[in-house]
Amino acid sequence: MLPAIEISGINKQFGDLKALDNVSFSVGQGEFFALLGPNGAGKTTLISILAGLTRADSGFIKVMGHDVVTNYRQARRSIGIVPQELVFDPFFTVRETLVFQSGYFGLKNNDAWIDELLDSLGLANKANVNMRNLSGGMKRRVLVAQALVHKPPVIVLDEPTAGVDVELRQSLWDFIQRLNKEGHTIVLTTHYLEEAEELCNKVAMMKLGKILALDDTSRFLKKPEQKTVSLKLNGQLPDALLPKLVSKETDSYLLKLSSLAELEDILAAIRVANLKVKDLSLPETSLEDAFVAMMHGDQV
Ligand SMILES: Nc1ncnc2c1ncn2[C@@H]1O[C@H](COP(=O)(O)OP(=O)(O)OP(=O)(O)O)[C@@H](O)[C@H]1O
Repeated sequence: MLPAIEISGINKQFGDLKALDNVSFSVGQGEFFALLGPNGAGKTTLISILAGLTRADSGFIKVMGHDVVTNYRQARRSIGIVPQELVFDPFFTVRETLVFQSGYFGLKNNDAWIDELLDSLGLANKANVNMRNLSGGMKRRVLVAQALVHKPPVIVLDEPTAGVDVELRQSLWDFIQRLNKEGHTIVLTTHYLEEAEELCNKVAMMKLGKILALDDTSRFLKKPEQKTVSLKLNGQLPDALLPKLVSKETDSYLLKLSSLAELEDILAAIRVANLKVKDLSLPETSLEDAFVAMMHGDQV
């Protein structure tokens, strides 16, 4: 199957700064994909090239098979982008904003879908309010609706929940999850790693313009290098295991595991020391642990 987004050898330089350094990856159709990275990693620059708003120095991006430069119109029809910045025309009402955006895509009778968008995003009672009179959170909802007026198969959200309240966050994700279940591909950048862990099935981690890792979310959570084991013993931890000690609380010890197979060696060392294991658990790794390790250059 054609990838929803194909990114190949993208480079972008701003003066001396290499904002994107040979970035290549694909997003499969139907995926819920997280693009994670600290401030300045290059996420917004990449999205801006994807949207056809910025030109890459080299490389290409295709959306549903359409090159974003040479086949701009088809590519633009295939994607809906919710930008990070709140940009809108203050003189139009919410409904007018959405009707005009539909017109941009040549859609004349789009009222049923516009009503559904207004409903699903909690904007129904704001339909006739001027954009300038909306709160920041409400404006963000309109930006989401605006990106979706043409029912694009690929939806990109650049930090959509930055500074929005819990209620909007929940309703926004319910709606986006529904669209994903209906087959839309979703790409999300966020600094809320719990959000990415809960929603996304694929994660790419970026730093200084480079993709450092890309994998299934579940594989990031199961990387053996990130594992620890929590043990409760009926005595002091044997000296042989001290190098693995991460933290200690009375008779409970958290030990680092470089692989799951190492657990056997740890238990053997405890037997040799004539100690008993009173309790044992393998705490779950979070996406945040994997992200922090990756950004600090630890092996993931
Ligand atoms: N128009 C521009 N001119 C010069 N430098 C730029 C321009 N746009 C982006 N940059 C620089 O490129 C780098 C990548 O920025 P970008 O906004 O893509 O990062 P980001 O990952 O989206 O960060 P954030 O999480 O803060 O949104 C940064 O160092 C930024 O200062």
